[in-house]
Amino acid sequence: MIIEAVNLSKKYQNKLVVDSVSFSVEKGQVYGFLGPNGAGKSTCIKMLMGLVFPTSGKGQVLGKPLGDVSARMKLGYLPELFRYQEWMTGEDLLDFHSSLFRLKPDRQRNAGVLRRVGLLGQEKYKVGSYSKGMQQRIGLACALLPNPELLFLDEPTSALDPIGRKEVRNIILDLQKEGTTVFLNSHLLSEVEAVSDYITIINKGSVVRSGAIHDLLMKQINLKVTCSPIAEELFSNLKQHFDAELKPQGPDGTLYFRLTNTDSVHEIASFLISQGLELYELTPQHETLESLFLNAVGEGSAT
Ligand SMILES: Nc1ncnc2c1ncn2[C@@H]1O[C@H](COP(=O)(O)OP(=O)(O)OP(=O)(O)O)[C@@H](O)[C@H]1O
Repeated sequence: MIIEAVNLSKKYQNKLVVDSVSFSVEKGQVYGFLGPNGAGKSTCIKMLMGLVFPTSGKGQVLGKPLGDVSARMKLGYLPELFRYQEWMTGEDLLDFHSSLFRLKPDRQRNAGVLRRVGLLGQEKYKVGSYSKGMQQRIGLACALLPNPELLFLDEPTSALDPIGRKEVRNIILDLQKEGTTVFLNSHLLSEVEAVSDYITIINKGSVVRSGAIHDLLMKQINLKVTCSPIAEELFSNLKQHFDAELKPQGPDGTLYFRLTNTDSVHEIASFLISQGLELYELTPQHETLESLFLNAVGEGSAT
């Protein structure tokens, strides 16, 4: 087990901002950690990194208790609010971060991480002259210096354009192939969906969904049906008969069933036809991470 969080809680000035959060991450996973603004994600990451102490609960990272220095030497961390020393060149910054990992400056190592993040050749320039996207890339390069077993990425693509985002996605997938475990906190759900194997969603400090992303998305099916107009009485019969969440039929004849499996799809089709309706379309759609997320946290619940 690479990360184990057991009932982690954190209070700031008597305000409970993380409430008994538990989850575990296995080696080689890309683990998505999601939640609306203020949900407590960064606080959880900081507790796992040993940067803040939990008020209660415990955890392990790389087999060591939270905050253990030997485990921290094998962690890479790209913080959400990165601000690097503007007067240093890219190379100076890498050397400085190497020294924080108790590593000697090494041009070859630097070249390796610079190449990986697409900054090779830019290391002689001052960080202050870098664009925001380049600063985020050099931050990622710093996080990669110790060849980490576990990489924490807190909003790694917030400053990047779509091409940069795709590049970071590929970096994450390459690292995974090399056996690195990646803990990814991002608001970009399509990005998380594209790279993560497992996710945990937290809301208001508590876990609201957790599991293999594939299983979570397969649990819920939205069935899109387009048919001739349905009378009110038949609509309520449908709801009762199939015990499904059902949105009112739209003016274009569409209605959506939320089902927990596809077993009842053909029954719905037969039922509608038996009621004399004309059926134009019947399409089961698996949930997207965005709809799963919005259902889990309730739209508009961000603080
Ligand atoms: N040092 C602190 N002192 C007091 N309150 C804090 C501190 N750090 C975080 N908080 C509060 O804890 C709550 C959770 O914050 P946190 O930064 O962990 O959320 P988050 O999920 O990472 O949010 P975002 O997505 O906006 O970055 C917020 O209400 C925040 O104001």
